Amino acid sequence: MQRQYNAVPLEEAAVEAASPAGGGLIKDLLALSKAKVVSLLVFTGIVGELLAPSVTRHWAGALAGLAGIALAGGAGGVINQLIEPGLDQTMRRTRRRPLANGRISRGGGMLFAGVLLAAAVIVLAVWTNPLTLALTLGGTVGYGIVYTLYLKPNTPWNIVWGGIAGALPPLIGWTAVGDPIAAMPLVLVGLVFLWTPAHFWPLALCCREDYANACIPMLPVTHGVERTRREVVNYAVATLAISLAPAALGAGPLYGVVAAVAGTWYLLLTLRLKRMPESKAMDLYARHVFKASINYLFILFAALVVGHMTVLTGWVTW
Ligand code: HEM
Ligand SMILES: CC(C)=CCC/C(C)=C/CC/C(C)=C/COP(=O)(O)OP(=O)(O)O
Repeated sequence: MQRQYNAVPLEEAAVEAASPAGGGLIKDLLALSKAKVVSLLVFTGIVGELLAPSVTRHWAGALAGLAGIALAGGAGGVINQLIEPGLDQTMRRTRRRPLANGRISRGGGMLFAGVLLAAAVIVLAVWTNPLTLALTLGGTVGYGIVYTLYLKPNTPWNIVWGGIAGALPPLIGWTAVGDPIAAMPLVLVGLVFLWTPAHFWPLALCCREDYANACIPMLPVTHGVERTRREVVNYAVATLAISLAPAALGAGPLYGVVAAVAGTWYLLLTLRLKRMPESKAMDLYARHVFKASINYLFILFAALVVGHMTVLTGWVTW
């Protein structure tokens, strides 16, 4: 039976999925540092580490790498909200964020960003290596400054180039344990890079009115709903294609099967989104696809670890 997506008014759904309505400093600090997003970034970093040959010899580097991703990723989230409180105030999805509605002051936000970033630099400088430190700071600057300040307000392809920052954690994890850059972590960076537009544009579709009102040139605003849905399908195909590559690089056949099935599932969701008539039901379905994209990436990265273990233990061979 097909699920219905027109049960909840769009405005309600948009606000419901936005930042928490308050409820304590800890909750506000988590919202300010985009902790839920950062948790998946850290997970992709963990997988980068577990696939790296040297992980068992460098536990300190491994832990420091993860702490660095969490702290520097969180700092990126705070910097992003420090730069655009006005935009956050205008969008239904973001207007209840702590900086946007004044629950946390600008000074408090700056202090928090500074503490997170300083802690990241110290932890990475002491327990990892200069390459890992540079990649991680590149992530913070790429997202917090380059994406937020330059790409987001100026080009509908903001998310494509901004996505490089969010794609770095698997490589950061790999280098944090002391391994030199290799094909596997680069393919994982490519995987998250290609997944990112297929992840974000469905959400941009259902928030397109807000983006238009705020004069942010997101793809659905500048190129319309049709073109955006086509691009989501294109990027879902590209993600499916690149997601198969790790199977040949050490993640094994079990991973390959999971990647093929999960990629086909996500592609089918995007194809259904593409075929739907423009309506509130389409907007709600787009939000469903956005949420599914997060499960899709989680499944891929979890399968990478399981598949890799089956290869290492000789449980599954080609
Ligand atoms: C420049 C690249 C990216 C953009 C523009 C983007 C955009 C977004 C947006 C707008 C949201 C909704 C946030 C909210 O309502 O508070 C979101 C949520 C999320 N994103 Fe992304 N994203 C990007 C990259 C990533 C990456 C690389 C990951 C993880 C590897 C990720 C994981 C998540 C998760 C887990 C959520 C759900 C958060 C929640 O449940 O509140 N995103 N993303
Ligand atoms: C150190 C390191 C690896 C940093 C990673 C960078 C990072 C936190 C990437 C996540 C990107 C993200 C949450 C984008 C939200 O877009 P948006 O800011 O346009 O969304 P909004 O409208 O919800 O604010």
